[in-house]
Amino acid sequence: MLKSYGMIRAIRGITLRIHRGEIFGVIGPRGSGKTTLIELLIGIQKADSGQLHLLGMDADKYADQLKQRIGFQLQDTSLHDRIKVKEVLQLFRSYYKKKRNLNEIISMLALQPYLNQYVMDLTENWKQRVAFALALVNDPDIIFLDEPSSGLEPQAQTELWTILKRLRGEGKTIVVSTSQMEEAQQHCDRVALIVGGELSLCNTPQEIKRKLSFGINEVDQMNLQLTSLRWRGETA
Ligand SMILES: Nc1ncnc2c1ncn2[C@@H]1O[C@H](COP(=O)(O)OP(=O)(O)OP(=O)(O)O)[C@@H](O)[C@H]1O
Repeated sequence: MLKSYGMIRAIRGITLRIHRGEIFGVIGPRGSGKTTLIELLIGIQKADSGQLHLLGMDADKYADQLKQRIGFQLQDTSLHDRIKVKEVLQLFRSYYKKKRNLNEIISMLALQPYLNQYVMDLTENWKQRVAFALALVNDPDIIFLDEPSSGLEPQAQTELWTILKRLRGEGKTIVVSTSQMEEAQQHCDRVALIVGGELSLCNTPQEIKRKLSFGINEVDQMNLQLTSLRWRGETA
């Protein structure tokens, strides 16, 4: 897929295959194109060219059917402030034909104490938790999450990954972006490394770690190493 915003070439030709039932990480430095890629996969952005198949279906042709079968949490939760948690969950759930049991979602995400609170009274952590719950109301086959752990406290991050692994255990496919290499290495089955809108590497975290032998999270180092790998023709 290719995607530009005016003169900015955000996605410069990425080809990917994501396997059913895996936690697939999209990792890269700030501004590398992670959000754009996730938004293209969800259908919020339209690619300038390229093809997308989700769940074996052409994403253009079967957009309506696919909307029912995917869930997503974007970086900006943009939930309406003056609605209670319980109400927003019920509202979003009403949009879908297939529905996951709400009590089960509430229990999985420990939302019970917050159900009667207004969104505006929640901390950022809990707003994100509600946004995550909304991504699950239709019991989706694929769940897309754009930097869900960003800004979360360590305990909340651990809980998030525990829940994602539980969902993987149910056979769900999870596509999750992060700018933290360490996080991707610890939790993802496979990782796509995006730099400057290009796919630099796509492999297991172990293999990526082997190829990039630097202290993780050192983005400048990562760019340097990727450049040298590219010279040696070793990138994806
Ligand atoms: N709506 C937009 N209009 C113009 N340029 C955009 C728009 N959205 C993103 N960009 C640009 O496209 C490039 C990729 O941005 P994108 O948000 O996809 O990257 P990212 O890896 O998700 O970054 P971050 O980690 O900061 O969220 C950047 O140069 C960004 O400035």
